[in-house]
Amino acid sequence: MRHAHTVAQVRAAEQASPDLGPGLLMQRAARGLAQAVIDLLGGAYGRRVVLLVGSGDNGGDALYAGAVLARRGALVDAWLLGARVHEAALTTFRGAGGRVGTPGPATRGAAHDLVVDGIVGIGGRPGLAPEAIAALEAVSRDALVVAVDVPSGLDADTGRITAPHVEADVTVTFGSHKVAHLVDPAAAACGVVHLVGIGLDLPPAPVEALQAADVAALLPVPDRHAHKYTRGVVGVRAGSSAYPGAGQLCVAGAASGLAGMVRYRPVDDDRETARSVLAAHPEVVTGEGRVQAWVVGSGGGAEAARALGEALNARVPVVIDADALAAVERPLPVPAVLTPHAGELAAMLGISREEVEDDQLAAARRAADRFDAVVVLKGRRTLVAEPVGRVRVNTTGTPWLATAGAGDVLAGLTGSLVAAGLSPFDAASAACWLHGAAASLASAGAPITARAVAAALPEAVRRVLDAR
Ligand SMILES: NC(=O)C1=CN([C@@H]2O[C@H](COP(=O)(O)OP(=O)(O)OC[C@H]3O[C@@H](n4cnc5c(N)ncnc54)[C@H](O)[C@@H]3O)[C@@H](O)[C@H]2O)[C@@H](O)CC1
Ligand SMILES: [K+]
Repeated sequence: MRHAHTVAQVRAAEQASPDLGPGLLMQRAARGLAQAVIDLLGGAYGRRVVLLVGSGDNGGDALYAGAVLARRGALVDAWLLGARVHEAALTTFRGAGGRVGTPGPATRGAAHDLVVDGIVGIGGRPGLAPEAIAALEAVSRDALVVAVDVPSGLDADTGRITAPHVEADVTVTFGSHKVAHLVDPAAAACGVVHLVGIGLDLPPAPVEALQAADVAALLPVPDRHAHKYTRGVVGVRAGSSAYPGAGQLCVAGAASGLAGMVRYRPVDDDRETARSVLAAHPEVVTGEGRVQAWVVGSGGGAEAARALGEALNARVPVVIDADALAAVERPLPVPAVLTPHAGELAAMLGISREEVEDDQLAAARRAADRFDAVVVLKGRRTLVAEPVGRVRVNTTGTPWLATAGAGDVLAGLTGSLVAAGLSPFDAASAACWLHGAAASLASAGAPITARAVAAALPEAVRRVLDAR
């Protein structure tokens, strides 16, 4: 599991580790930072590095790392941007042969290969001071940007972007991830995030991201005595005469093999739709019967509302997608997973799409609380929020997954995992992970269809289980 802690939690953990002491923590942080820079540049000797140094400990980390790089033969400039500077770090930096200068060309000619953003870290307010903006403009556009702890200017705790900030290629963070490293839009400004362990003892994290091993541990694997009913039956109520494809794709996600059986009924009970889904998925059953979870999705207005009402009568958990979301106005009588994209969530909360996109974490949490349901806010970094609880961020996938019908596959897959016995929160977050992994497998850098994503799900499952 990848954990993201708040700034207050990190500060408290630092206070609670007096035996480590701030000096030792900073040494560990700086060594990890220097090593990440060396890895990125393929060495230190002769490389040109510039440090943008603010007034706090973030600047101190940059200077100590700069000293390590200078001792290894890098040509390191430090531009001091704050009214103060970490004096001990500056002395060490100078002693190692680092040069202190002002924004401009690199020491001894050629442009800098890499810039270290040590302007502000977790002590920073959002935004950049004019001198920081000027310094960033003075650095060569070709230089790699490595942010220390968080790209300066971002709010570490929310994932929001409210002011000018650094765009990093790599962010080297310490002790734990911060919320901004995982949650968009801030996460997109962090580049690749590299975590350096410094020995902090941290409490449970409010935001986390499943890793392959976590998904493997969650997945239902049939035992010797399994039969189709013990593995769970998922009911799908999606697709209609107007949108028969939605039924096919939702069933394709549900029939990936993680539940024992799929029951299917079109949202509007259209016979032709049922026939087309059966033709594409002969393993599906259309008769009445018990299910352990319902998925209710695409299929036009009032029909979707009625289908949802019928699904709720079954008193089993529901996964609610697409058109059926508009019928959700208050907490539901059964455990539920709601799977809106930003526009659908905006309509549910009565706010604008921009408000949802600007503060995705707050919007997902608010909806989870208001509807007392697990909310899956779909996007580049899909969020899965449980009511008054944790949030999981999905980190798998490819931009090619932004394709029509992909949401239908995800809803079906989520339903199959709920039917198999996972909690709604685990089912939704594992489904998002597998859906993204299947998309990457199917795509391999090329365009994909939603059908291809569904077809790649068994292979994504196999790879996860192989690794456990
Ligand atoms: N807390 C921890 O456990 C550790 C923290 N370390 C480092 O310490 C950093 C935090 O250090 P600090 O608490 O000194 O805080 P920062 O270095 O993040 O920044 C605080 C300073 O910047 C100024 N400032 C705030 N917002 C600004 C803005 N937008 N523009 C310009 N200046 C601004 C403040 O007045 C203050 O002087 C971490 O991000 C990390 O890099 C590491 O050394 C290792 C351990
Ligand atoms: K920084």
